[in-house]
Formats: sequence, C-alpha cells, structure tokens
Amino acid sequence: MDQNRLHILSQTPSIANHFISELRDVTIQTDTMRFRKNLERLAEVMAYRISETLQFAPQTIQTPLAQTQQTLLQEFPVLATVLRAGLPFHQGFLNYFDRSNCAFVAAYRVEGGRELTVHVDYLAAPDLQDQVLVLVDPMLATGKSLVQTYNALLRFGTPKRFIIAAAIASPEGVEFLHQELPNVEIWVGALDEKLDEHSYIVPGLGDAGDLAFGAKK
Ligand SMILES: O=P(O)(O)OC[C@H]1O[C@H](OP(=O)(O)OP(=O)(O)O)[C@H](O)[C@@H]1O
Ligand SMILES: O=c1cc[nH]c(=O)[nH]1
Ligand SMILES: [Mg+2]
Repeated sequence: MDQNRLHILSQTPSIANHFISELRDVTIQTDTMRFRKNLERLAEVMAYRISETLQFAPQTIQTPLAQTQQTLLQEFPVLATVLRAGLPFHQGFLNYFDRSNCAFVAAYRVEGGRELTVHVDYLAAPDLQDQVLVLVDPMLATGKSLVQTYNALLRFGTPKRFIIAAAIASPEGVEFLHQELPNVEIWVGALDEKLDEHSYIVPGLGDAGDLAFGAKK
C-alpha cells in the first residue's frame, strides 16, 4: 500500500489508541454517550494531525500589549460527512476546524441483496471548487459509500485536495478507494484485518450507526 497516501494513527502509539480500543470494546461501547464521545475525541486527534499537512502563513496579531507574528491556517478545509454514523466524528473535526464550511450526505448500505449496494439521496454542500475537502465517515468497509459520496459531491466543484478520514478501515476498502479515486489521501485510526461475508470490518467495532444512535428498524 502507498504509505504517502495512507496514514494510520495507531502505528504511532498515542492516546488515540485508547479511544479506538474503547470504541471496539463490546462492554464499553454499550455506553452510547461514551461511544459518540470517543468518535469525537478520535476525530479531534485526526484533525490535529491533518492540520499539520495544510497550508499556513504568517499573520500579524495585535495583543493588548504589542503586535506578534503567528503562523495560521490559510484556509479551512470543507468538512463533508456521511449520515448517520458520521455525525459524532464530524463534530470532532468541527471542534478544531471551527471555521469550516460543511457538506452533508445521506448514504446508506442496502444489505440483503446478492451484492451490497449503497443508496445516496440527500446532499447539501458549499462550493467545493479548489477547496481542500475532508470527507469524514468512521467506517471504511467496502469503500462504496465513500466513492459514491465523492462522485455525487463533484457536482459542487472539483476540490484541489481530497482527504478521507475514517476511524476504522479494511484493507479491501482502502484498496478500492485507491483504485477508484486516484488522488485521494486516506487517514484512518486503525487498519483492520478484513471484511466478513456481510461486509463488516473484522475485528472492527460492529455497526457504528447503531452503536451511536440505536438499532435501525
Ligand atoms: O464502506 P462501506 O461498505 O460503504 O460501508 C461504510 C458505511 O457503513 C456505515 O454506514 P451505514 O450504511 O451502516 O449507515 P448508518 O450510518 O445509518 O448506520 C458507515 O458509516 C459508512 O457510511
Ligand atoms: O463494520 C462495519 C461496516 C460498515 N458499517 C459499520 O458500521 N461497520
Ligand atoms: Mg450502520
């Protein structure tokens, strides 16, 4: 796998590993508020790490006592999020990139057929032309949701840089994204072993949307 286009937070031991293991832990994850908070906390760490790769420039700031030069972000990335599991992860990014414009997409996996399909309907986005786009979704399983979401977002303009941020990814999903979206940069909390026969990530954490917001009927 191309290391320049795939960044795995858990490869560098940090407090993020605690958030990831609590997300996975079958006992701790039953506390839905803690589950959402851990997604948010992991997103904050990832936002910080991604911020180090963005463009900064010196800017003059007036304190009550004097002027000082600070090196500040030149532009905030657009944060796009896939409902519904994406919401707590999105909040973590927004906590740090607090001036970002946001896009929301409703995409869901339709299970039960011979092949898993993804349905995209609601889409609201700002102008994406020449923006840095960060597409956040905690689970990168087959990668179909993210590829379809990105393709649907292109009608709002072509970003100059495209970053995907996920909590947990499968090797199959990462491979698929690299194939379908040649310039994508992928950031993940952890890269897991495989997908199971229902396209769930193993070991993974289960169904992120259900764990955050309750089982779908
Ligand atoms: O990589 P893929 O195979 O496309 O799967 C990943 C998608 O699955 C989850 O959403 P889900 O469809 O379960 O919807 P939900 O957030 O409403 O639970 C997750 O948040 C991703 O969007
Ligand atoms: O393992 C998976 C795969 C897709 N969506 C989830 O929430 N979990
Ligand atoms: Mg789900």
